[in-house]
Parts: sequence; C-alpha cells; structure tokens
Amino acid sequence: MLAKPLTLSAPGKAILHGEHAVVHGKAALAVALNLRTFLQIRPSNNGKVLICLPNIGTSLNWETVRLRTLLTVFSDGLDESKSPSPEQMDALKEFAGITTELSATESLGTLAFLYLYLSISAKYGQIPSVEIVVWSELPTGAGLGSSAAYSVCLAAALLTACGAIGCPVEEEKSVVRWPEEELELINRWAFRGEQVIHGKPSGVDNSVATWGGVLRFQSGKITSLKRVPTLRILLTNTKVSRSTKILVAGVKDKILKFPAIMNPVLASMDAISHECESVLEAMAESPSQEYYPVLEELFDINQHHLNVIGVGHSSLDNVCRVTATHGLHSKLTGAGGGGCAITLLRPDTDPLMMEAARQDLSACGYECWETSIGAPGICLHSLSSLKADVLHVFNSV
Ligand SMILES: Nc1ncnc2c1ncn2[C@@H]1O[C@H](COP(=O)(O)OP(=O)(O)OP(=O)(O)O)[C@@H](O)[C@H]1O
Ligand SMILES: C[C@@](O)(CCO)CC(=O)[O-]
Ligand SMILES: [Mg+2]
Repeated sequence: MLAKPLTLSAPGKAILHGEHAVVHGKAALAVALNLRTFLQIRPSNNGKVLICLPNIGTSLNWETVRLRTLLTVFSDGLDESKSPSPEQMDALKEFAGITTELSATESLGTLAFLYLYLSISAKYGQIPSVEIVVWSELPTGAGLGSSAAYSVCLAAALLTACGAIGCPVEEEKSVVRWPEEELELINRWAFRGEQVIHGKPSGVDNSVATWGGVLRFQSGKITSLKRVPTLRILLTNTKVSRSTKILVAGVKDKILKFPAIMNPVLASMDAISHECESVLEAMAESPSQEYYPVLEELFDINQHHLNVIGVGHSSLDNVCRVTATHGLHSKLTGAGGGGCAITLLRPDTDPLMMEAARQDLSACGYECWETSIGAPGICLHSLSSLKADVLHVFNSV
C-alpha cells in the first residue's frame, strides 16, 4: 500500500486548566505547542516490521509472519471505539517478552505500537512490512502530551500504510493535513494508543495533537476556540519523572475515598476552565492588560486545587515560589507529580526580569523555554520542509 516514505508530525500540548478534572467529565482548556513529535514510515520488502524510538533508546523488529499469528486476538470487536482488553494486553506482553526487565517507558511505548499495528492491521486486512522511526522534540513523560503526540503519529502512519485513509498531496505545499473525517478516525485510534499508555485517558491530549490550535474539551466534545489572544507562556521542566497512568489512578482513588470533599474541588476546576475561556474570549475581542490579573489569579487557585487532589510535587511548588519572587504566576500542567509547569507572561513582561527568573529556575536544575501556542495538528511534511535536526535523525537510523 505504501509506495514511498512518509514523514509526519503532531504537536505536544499544555493544559491551561482542567487537567485531571477532565478525566471526570469536567471541562479542560488545552493549547498545542510548537514542540512536535516526528514519525517517518518507510515501505520495506524484508517481511519485517521495525520500530526505532531514539528518545527512549529502543529499536525492535518482528517478522510479519509472527505478528500474523496474533491477529485473531485483535480481530474480535473491530470497532475502533472499543478499549484494549486485558487479554489483548497479556497477549502483547507475552509476545514482546515484556517482563520487569524492561522499564515502564520502553514497555508502554512498545505495547502502544504493537496494539495499534495489530488492531489496525486486523481491521483493514493488511499486515504491512514497514520501518518506523519516531523522534520527538518533547520531553518524554513530562506533562507536555508526549504520549498523545506519539499515539497520533502512529495512528496516522499505520492508517495510511493500511490504506484506511488517503495520503493527502497538494503540489507546492510543504505541509498538508488530512480532511476532517480522516482526522476523526486518526483521533479515535490514537485514543486507543493513549488507553494503552494511560489506562483511563480523557482524550484531551490526543484531540489537541490531532487538531492543534486551542481547544475546550469536555466528555469527548471538542470545541476549537476560534478567537484567542496571543499568550506568552514560559515552560519549566522540573525533570522530576512521573507517570500519568499512576497519577490519574491516584486521583480516582482519592475521589472514591472522599467524594464529598473531592467532588467540589473538581467542580471548582470546571468553573475555572469556563471562567478562563470567557476571559480569553473577552481579551480576543478587546485586548487589554486588565485581564492579566484575573488569568494569574486563576493559575494560583488551580495550582492549590491540584495540590489538594494529590498531584502536586515540591519541585512544582518551588517553580511557583521562584517565579512569584519575580512577580510571575505559575501552575503545573498535564498530570503533575513533577514534569512541567507553565508560567504566564504578560506582553510587557520586562525581559530583564524574565531573564532573572530563568536564571533562578536554571540554578534549581530546571530547564525552561518560552513557547508559542496554537500550533497546527497532525500533518504530513515534504522532506525539503524538514528542519536539519529532524532530517539528521531520520538519515542516521
Ligand atoms: N517519542 C517517544 N518515543 C517512544 N515512546 C514515547 C515517546 N513519547 C512518549 N512515549 C511513551 O509515552 C510515555 C509517557 O507518557 P505519559 O502520558 O506518562 O507522559 P506525557 O504524555 O509526556 O505527559 P502528560 O500525559 O501528562 O501530558 C513514555 O513512557 C513512552 O512509553
Ligand atoms: C491528567 C490528564 O488530565 C491530562 C494529562 O495531560 C489525563 C487525561 O486527561 O487523560
Ligand atoms: Mg500522556
């Protein structure tokens, strides 16, 4: 099916408000970042499937005839709205020889790939021999949606290789996107990849990686915000590792243990997302500095809430404290427990003060960088449009 190599990419995301609450049916506001995951898929004629994941130091390959033996486990319930079953996951773990020797990072990335490869192959009756390389500008497991960008890239590449979606070509365009109904299919399959990695994802991260821009997400309903002001955001990676799956499970336990205490907190997080959306709309309508104190206060309140539901970390509190000494407001983003924080910058934030804040954060061992928001979702690239560092990775593996 695949005639030539394809290169595609999907963005990471930052959640402004609503992380964790969104898993329990509340609203989240999320923005696509200009940090992306790139995937190259190449047709192969050696009867093997190879996956190379340089970010996590993994390179694995399997004979397609061996993969074919697993298809029966994946051919019941071919509806893409089904969740991965425990039997399917056990079969994959046994096949891939996943034991405690493999780190969770490697095993989850491998399992998500095998799950999507076999489910999409079973559904569309193809078992393509391909080589796949995935490389990301995003830190892995740091709250910026690396798992969703990975799942969206895999879903788009495998659906294209199996002929389930077309390969959009527009002469003279360096970047092209799939039509809306094909994006919906990519997003549905990517959600299943996220289920392998996260356990119980809400779907917000894969939706942002698929559609890009700025989204409100609630109970599976995706609304693109058409008019948003230009926001400046500083990202800080505390480099404290954590797992979204474990954090999401911890919040669920707390809600079950203390429903009367936790549910009002989730309701308040929902109200914060709605309030923030109204403020962003008003700012887009008539830009004014007067909205910033409101956005900053919402960051502060939500950061306290996230600590209450048990997803804070001393390193994240430290980012808030350090940035506050420079008059800036921060909160964790994504699953928390370490990983990244976001700091709101005003259009007129003094560059010297910003530099002082960055130096203080670096002195704590954190990495920080300013990012722009609202990047495009999953897209196909022409080789000539790829940046040198991305090309270098693909040419060297
Ligand atoms: N580029 C990549 N190569 C291989 N595996 C990846 C890559 N990016 C993400 N993964 C997989 O995703 C897992 C990290 O997912 P996790 O959901 O815990 O973090 P995140 O998506 O970065 O943060 P959050 O979900 O809070 O936004 C890794 O352990 C790995 O299995
Ligand atoms: C923590 C969480 O709300 C966001 C992770 O980026 C999980 C999810 O929505 O799937
Ligand atoms: Mg994730």
